[in-house]
Amino acid sequence: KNRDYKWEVEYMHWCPDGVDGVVISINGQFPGPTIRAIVGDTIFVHLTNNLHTEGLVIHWHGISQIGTPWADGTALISQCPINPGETFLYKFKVDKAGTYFYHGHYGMQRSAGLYGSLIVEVPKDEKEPFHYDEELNLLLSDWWHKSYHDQQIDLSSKPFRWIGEPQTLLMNGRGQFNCSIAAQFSKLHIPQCKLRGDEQYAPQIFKVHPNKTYRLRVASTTALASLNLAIEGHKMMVVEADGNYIQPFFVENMDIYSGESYSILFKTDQNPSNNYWISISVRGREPKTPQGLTILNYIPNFASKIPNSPPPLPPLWNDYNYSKTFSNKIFGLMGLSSRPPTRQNRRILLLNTQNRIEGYTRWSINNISLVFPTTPYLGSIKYGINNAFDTKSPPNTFSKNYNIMKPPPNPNSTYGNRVYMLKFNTTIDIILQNANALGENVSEIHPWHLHGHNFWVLGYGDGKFDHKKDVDKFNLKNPPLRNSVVIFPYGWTAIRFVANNPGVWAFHCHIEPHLHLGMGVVFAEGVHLVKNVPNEALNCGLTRKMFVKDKNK
Ligand SMILES: O=C1O[C@H]([C@@H](O)CO)C(O)=C1O
Repeated sequence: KNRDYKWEVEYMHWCPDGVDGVVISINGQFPGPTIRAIVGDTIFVHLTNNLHTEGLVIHWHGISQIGTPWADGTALISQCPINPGETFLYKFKVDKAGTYFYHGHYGMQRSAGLYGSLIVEVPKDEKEPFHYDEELNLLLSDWWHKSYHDQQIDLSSKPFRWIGEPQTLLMNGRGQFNCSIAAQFSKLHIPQCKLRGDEQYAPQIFKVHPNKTYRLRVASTTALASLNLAIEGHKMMVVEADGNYIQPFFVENMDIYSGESYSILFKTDQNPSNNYWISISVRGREPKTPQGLTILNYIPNFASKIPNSPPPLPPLWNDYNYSKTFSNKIFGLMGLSSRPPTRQNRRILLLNTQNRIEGYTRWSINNISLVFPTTPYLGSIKYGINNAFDTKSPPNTFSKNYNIMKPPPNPNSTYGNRVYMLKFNTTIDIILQNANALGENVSEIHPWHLHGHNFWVLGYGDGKFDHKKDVDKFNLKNPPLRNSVVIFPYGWTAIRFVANNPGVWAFHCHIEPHLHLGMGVVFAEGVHLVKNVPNEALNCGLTRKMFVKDKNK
């Protein structure tokens, strides 16, 4: 089935947390409209840019874009930014059931609220490996009172100004800054929210019937925050990660990093005369942002009935062992999940460091801080335009002697836009190596996201990756397939994927300011096999000139 959408993107006054602000809206909505489709459908989004003075793209996070790499929505990788006033047609097939989302992928427009949910259902006659009665959807994000333009300027300034922690955590675009819906339980002097329910910042109440099984789809499109999600008094069974079935397991609460999505099942088996909290709390960074809250409302109780107990207490923000325990519980579903090839053809080690370039603060991978060229790679590689970017190979690894426990001894780095050219259909291992940032004793969480592929998570480890010992510990039996994975402070994460999707694909930290500061790399594979790239996707930089010349011939 074809699903056709007409989307107009524009700035809009909105009040996501009780403080007046401005969001990037789609068809007057924030978050943008939810796309619901069935496996095999083709999605057509006619996207009109009404931002007047800036470009725009939308990335369909988790969709592989097989045969349509030009529709991946990554500015200057897969396409030119869509100019103000112009309409671009995204056309792609959704080939895998799951919980996904979409978001801006140009500058920091995601931080401005350019996002929404994308849900792909199994065909009616197909069964999923679990049962549920009804479904709920929860899109998580974080919100700043400073405009995203100001944030970009802060990050790109000399001296660097960090954007700091978000003011508010949002659930389906709603949060509360100046009041709390749980004030009576709080020791802070924050007033109880007086809400009618129709305010833009009133929490979206999750209405449930007693004694049923619910599937909660949850995705995080935060610009920065790692989160811990809990449903007071309800055990959660985790069954899906990034659109892939996993071996079900039970938890009291779960971590979710930016770029990840999950499905969890829970039973409404608690005392039906009460309502319960649904909470999200910051993990991995010293929280300066209040917990995000809404109500699980057992019908027929009033939605305004405050739960009997305080909101769930999250694990300590820096209890990384707690987070690792959760990540290490995720396995592919035996029998249903694919297994990785047993051998890799190429192993790439990527060291992330915080650096300085001429006084600017940046992030680098193997000492190169990513900046995008002015011609999208997809066009310059397909048409062999060699002066569009630095065609030297980026480094396959980093110095053996690098001490990941200390700030970089020589913090100077360089800008670069090189591409890892992957041989088509080969198996690639990536070892993501975390390290100390510029400050002493600082190493942060970085959730990495790969475009165009799912990868198997072969393992996590502490300290520096050791070829001799750590390779033997890789899980090749039942590793989970994912499109996003976290690296823990001072640790490494190993993934494996097959470079079998012709196109050019970003692989980057999903913390938006970190990508903005250079924390990413670009992969290209089988680009000569890419067909039917619409001219509009490449109507900028050196490819624009090429099309103009063609027309004159
Ligand atoms: O990129 C970052 O910069 C700051 C800090 O390292 C420097 O102020 C921070 O917490 C980040 O995640």
